[in-house]
Amino acid sequence: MSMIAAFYGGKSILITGATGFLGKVLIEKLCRTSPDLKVIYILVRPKAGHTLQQRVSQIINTKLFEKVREVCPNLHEKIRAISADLNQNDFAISKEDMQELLSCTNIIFHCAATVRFDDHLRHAVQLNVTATQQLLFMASQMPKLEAFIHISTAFSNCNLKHIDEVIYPCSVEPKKIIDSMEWWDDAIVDEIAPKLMGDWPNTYTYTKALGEMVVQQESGNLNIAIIRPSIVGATWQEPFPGWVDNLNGPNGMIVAAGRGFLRAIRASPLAVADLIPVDTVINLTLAVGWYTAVHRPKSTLIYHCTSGNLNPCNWGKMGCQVLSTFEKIPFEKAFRRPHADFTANTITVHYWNAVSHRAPAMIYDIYLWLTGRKPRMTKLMNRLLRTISMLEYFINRSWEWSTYNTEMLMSELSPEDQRIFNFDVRQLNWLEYIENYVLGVKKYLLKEDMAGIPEAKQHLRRSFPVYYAP
Ligand SMILES: CCCCCCCCCCCCCCCCCCCCCCCCCCCC(=O)SCCNC(=O)CCNC(=O)[C@H](O)C(C)(C)COP(=O)(O)OP(=O)(O)OC[C@H]1O[C@@H](n2cnc3c(N)ncnc32)[C@H](O)[C@@H]1OP(=O)(O)O
Ligand SMILES: NC(=O)C1=CN([C@@H]2O[C@H](COP(=O)(O)OP(=O)(O)OC[C@H]3O[C@@H](n4cnc5c(N)ncnc54)[C@H](OP(=O)(O)O)[C@@H]3O)[C@@H](O)[C@H]2O)C=CC1
Repeated sequence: MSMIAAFYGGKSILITGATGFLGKVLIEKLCRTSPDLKVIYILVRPKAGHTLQQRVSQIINTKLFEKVREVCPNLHEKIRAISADLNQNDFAISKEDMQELLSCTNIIFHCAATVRFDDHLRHAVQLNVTATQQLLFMASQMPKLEAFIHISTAFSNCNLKHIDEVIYPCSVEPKKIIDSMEWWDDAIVDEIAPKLMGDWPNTYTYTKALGEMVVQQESGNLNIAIIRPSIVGATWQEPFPGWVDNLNGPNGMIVAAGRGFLRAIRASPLAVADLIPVDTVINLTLAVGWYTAVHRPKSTLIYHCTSGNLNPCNWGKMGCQVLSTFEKIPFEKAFRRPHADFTANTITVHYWNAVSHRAPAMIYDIYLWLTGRKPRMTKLMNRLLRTISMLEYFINRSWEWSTYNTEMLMSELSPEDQRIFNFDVRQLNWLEYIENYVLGVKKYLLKEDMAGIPEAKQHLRRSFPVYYAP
């Protein structure tokens, strides 16, 4: 009998960010392994043209939930969507809903965040810091609460090279920043942002660091744990390999390389590519929820969910495997033959951007214009280059994350829990994982049919003149 699965039985669980990448995998695994849980409250912000129920249905009627629909036929009844906007006071939750959440919640998983690197500091502070503070305040009023699990990122301290499972302070207190945001106008925020952020590369990582400080400062008597995943990728094993549904992180790069847009990138082939599958993150999260509630550690424990120190792989090896997978399973409508090189210095990057990225896009746009169609490639290319410029920081450096707490937790699990809630990345075969990842991008993100592979291969052969172009 799985102790973790049994623990969640009969529980009322509150999840923020449930409609996001991690949130969906979390709900799926919870309902599949603990179908007797009482209810999952999900805080969902209303979206124009969609009722809350429609948003829930859109999620649970997907392929990701295929298995769980069998195990838990009354899935709809288990998930209770609560209208909430984490940018508003009291999250704009109705009085009745708030009362129910406060009196019933046993476990909180706080996943919601803005993960955009370039978000305005005011918005990033609001969601990643102030909303975390408000949620902790709510949690402090929940008599039945057993554990509060906060999802942060391994890059919250990316200004350091070696990172331990501790909270590092930021130079300015988060409370001061929260207060200041109320009276600073946007012009002042823009001016002061670089000074506040210091050596953090973007507002995302900086505000996630502030969020951790808030968790530490407002923890009171709560049982809290923080999980820090690195770069979260497609599923490794569960519910099936390769599932992914957004363009964040490596996903957009795989699409851009597979369609032949991305031809060169400033990246260090030997830098550690600290990727972690999303199902591994969720397995650790559920194990941490159980451990925090049952063992009630005296202080807030931080768990690194990273791969680099247990099973390292570098960007060079991953890039090669991505490219060789394209040979077997090409993407449809490729602009050019997939091929990408790593370049090391800024001058060669400018050269390749001009020759390999901008020039072909302009030529293609002229061709579109001459044939009476709307030019679009230059715009797309500029967007891609902007995205790459934001990712470059993370693919030209290596970090070392210690994983004492994560390894300790692994040793606390029964053999059955180690199997059902497996977060041991030493067992991961990178080449197999990357192949499934690329296949998953094709199937689940681009929604391409596998039956179209011969046609995709022929398309590449037909575009022979641009096959070997730079
Ligand atoms: C398996 C790995 C190997 C990968 C290799 C692939 C290539 C093989 C070739 C070999 C050579 C290369 C090898 C190395 C390259 C590897 C790259 C991997 C990089 C990984 C770095 C990750 C860093 C992680 C750090 C921390 C992790 C976290 O904690 S959080 C998660 C990370 N967060 C993000 O990733 C968010 C990043 N996104 C943003 O910040 C913004 O979206 C943006 C600034 C990039 C763009 O903002 P903008 O306002 O311009 O656009 P937006 O409104 O967001 O979208 C407009 C339209 O554009 C589409 N879009 C968005 N992003 C992408 C994208 N990446 N690619 C393509 N298209 C994108 C979006 O859908 C919108 O479309 P429409 O709706 O149709 O308008
Ligand atoms: N993906 C990754 O590579 C990594 C992620 N993480 C962390 O994991 C967590 C989850 O990330 P991920 O799933 O990728 O992110 P997503 O962007 O996929 O999901 C973000 C979630 O937050 C919700 N949200 C955003 N703004 C609000 C708001 N104002 N009110 C209510 N809900 C809101 C979104 O809702 P909506 O659907 O309405 O937009 C969505 O459900 C984050 O804390 C992130 O920092 C850490 C390391 C890596």
